[in-house]
Amino acid sequence: MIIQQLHDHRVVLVNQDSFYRGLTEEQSEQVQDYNFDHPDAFDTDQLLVCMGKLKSGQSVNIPIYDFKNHRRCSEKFRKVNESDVIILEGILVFHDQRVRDLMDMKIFVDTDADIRLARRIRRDTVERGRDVTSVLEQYVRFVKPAFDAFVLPSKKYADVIIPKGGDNHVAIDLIVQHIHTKLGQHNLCKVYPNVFVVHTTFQIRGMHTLIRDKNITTPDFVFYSDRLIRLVVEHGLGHLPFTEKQVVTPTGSVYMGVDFCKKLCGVSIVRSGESMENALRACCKGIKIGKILFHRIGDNGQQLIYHKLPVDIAERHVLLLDPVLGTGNSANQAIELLMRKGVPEQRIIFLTLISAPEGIHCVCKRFPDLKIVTSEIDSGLNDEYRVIPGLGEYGDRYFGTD
Ligand SMILES: Nc1nc2c(ncn2[C@@H]2O[C@H](COP(=O)(O)OP(=O)(O)OP(=O)(O)O)[C@@H](O)[C@H]2O)c(=O)[nH]1
Ligand SMILES: O=P(O)(O)OC[C@H]1O[C@H](OP(=O)(O)OP(=O)(O)O)[C@H](O)[C@@H]1O
Repeated sequence: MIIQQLHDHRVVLVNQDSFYRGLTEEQSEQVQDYNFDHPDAFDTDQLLVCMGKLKSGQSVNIPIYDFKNHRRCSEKFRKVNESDVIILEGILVFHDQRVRDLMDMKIFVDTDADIRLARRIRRDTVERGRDVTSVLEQYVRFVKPAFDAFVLPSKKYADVIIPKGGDNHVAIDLIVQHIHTKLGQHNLCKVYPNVFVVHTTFQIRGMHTLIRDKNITTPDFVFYSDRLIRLVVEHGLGHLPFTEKQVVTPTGSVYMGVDFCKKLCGVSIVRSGESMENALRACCKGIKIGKILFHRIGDNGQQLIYHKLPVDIAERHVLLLDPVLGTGNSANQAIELLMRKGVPEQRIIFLTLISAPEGIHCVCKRFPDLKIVTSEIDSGLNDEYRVIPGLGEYGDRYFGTD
């Protein structure tokens, strides 16, 4: 059902059963004594190699196991291609920590013991050529004890426990929704958990289309940049800490709410960063805003020309404003200055309209605890260190000096 609902993505299914070790001649003769429900029955090392390759974007050959004669088909494999989503299913997939560590989401399907047994009898008699007596004997001797010893204890590792299995439409919708969200996130957000891209809509794409168009008029450029900046600012404010607060509504009832973070300020990197000040003031009445001005010397070095910051900035959360993150040099210098003034890295939120991946790498590697909020991540930088596709000289376009 999860695969069906993810129809617009590449999804592959890998069964732990494929990694059953084939039985030797001797073991085959005494098959009734073989414990197929013990973790040792699986070649977990081989499973790890295959899953590791798939995760790194390579296709793999998965063994084919024949349940009727308990052997692997030696010459045949199932080719599994690289994919967006890899589902690994099996009764003991949470047993080995190395396998668990590969997983982004662990789901335990909780099913009633009666139903489990009924399904097993039907499956083993219809699909695997066994008789009911041998199925029941195996169940009592191996299956149930192994369930109690290995499967049930592994439930504690699950992120999600689904009662009712496939009939639980709400749980399946939630899981699919979660996978969609993860797939929608830009890869850089997965690498750097402190990078946040404003959730995109066609409305946002439309505004970006306008401000990136080289033929747009200055008033329109300013108008749509302002609207986008407002969204970035609101998103950035959402990352500030809050305290709980209760108010009494006109109906006399209590509303359990939250109170905004009090000690904050803005800092704009002159000149483009100043274009973001109005949006910040519109959201945070009377907020103090400091300024930093660098002089660009070539594209490598920068010289600090001017700064004026709130005197008590070390006690505040800082919203650092600059609409373009290119190489990251300007941002890094500004962040260094703020830290020299006593602002802890984790209290800085860098707000920007567009970012180049190079700039994100440069800032996030150096300041892993700082947060970056951007409305779009572009493709990269050109030979002149300008963001591509980008939007040209932002400051000149916004302030009409182009
Ligand atoms: N975090 C946050 N604060 C908001 C928002 N909207 C309004 N504010 C207010 O903006 C204020 C931040 O501005 P400041 O000027 O730093 O607050 P202040 O308490 O007046 O302190 P001073 O800087 O000393 O004047 C917070 O106290 C909030 O009450 C919002 O969406 N998020
Ligand atoms: O990440 P970086 O490679 O440092 O590039 C980004 C910087 O470049 C732009 O400013 P610019 O120097 O064009 O000045 P301006 O703000 O006066 O237009 C932008 O506003 C950033 O400050």
